[in-house]
Amino acid sequence: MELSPAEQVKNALIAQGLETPLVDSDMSAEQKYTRIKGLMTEVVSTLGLDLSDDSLCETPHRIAKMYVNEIFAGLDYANFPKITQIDNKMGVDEMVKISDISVVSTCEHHFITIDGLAKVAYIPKQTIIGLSKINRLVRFFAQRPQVQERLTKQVLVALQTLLGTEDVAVSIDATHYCVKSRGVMDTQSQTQTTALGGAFKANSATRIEFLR
Ligand SMILES: Nc1nc2c(ncn2[C@@H]2O[C@H](COP(=O)(O)OP(=O)(O)OP(=O)(O)O)[C@@H](O)[C@H]2O)c(=O)[nH]1
Ligand SMILES: [Zn+2]
Repeated sequence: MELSPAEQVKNALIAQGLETPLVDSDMSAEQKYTRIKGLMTEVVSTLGLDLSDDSLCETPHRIAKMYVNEIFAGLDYANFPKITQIDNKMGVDEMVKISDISVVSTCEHHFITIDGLAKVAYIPKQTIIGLSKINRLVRFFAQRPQVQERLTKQVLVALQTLLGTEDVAVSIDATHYCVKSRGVMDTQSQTQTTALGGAFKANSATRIEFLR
């Protein structure tokens, strides 16, 4: 039986040591929500906040819903986007580049926001991918606890796997709120990470055209 796109991507990430460290769980999304809601009730009340206050009483529910269905939804391959591709009948053989893709992720060390922009390019082979699917793929992997380097490489390998070509490049520029709002409290610094494959790695003119 042919593997689904999500299964193909997952296997490729595992094979390259790039999958997010996960332990097997047989809990449903509903069970995870219920458990996290209970645990967040403990966290909020341990901080000394009054859970009978009308503004705070729903906070454990909101956080559990946000973790399971929103900011960490990308931990569940059931939420992998539907990927539409069409035959490259028009013989596109030059770079397709998408810039300024919003990246809102969560730092896995502190569970605090990473906010940035991604640039993705590929040189088509047999197929062309629907443009919005690139944004959706970035979002899927951003909706996990992340380090920016892994996020960048996961998007690269996912696209290489789906497009059947090594010729993919991904670059992310982001602000880490764990650096900005706490810890070293640097409000200005940005982090750029780049992952290059195929012609983008081997050919300096292609790399420069992408990074420009
Ligand atoms: N390489 C990398 N590091 C990250 C990323 N996000 C956060 N970090 C860093 O992860 C490190 C964790 O360091 P620790 O010393 O364990 O944590 P900490 O005591 O909270 O460190 P400070 O942030 O320096 O206060 C920090 O230097 C963070 O800036 C990321 O995406 N990539
Ligand atoms: Zn952090």
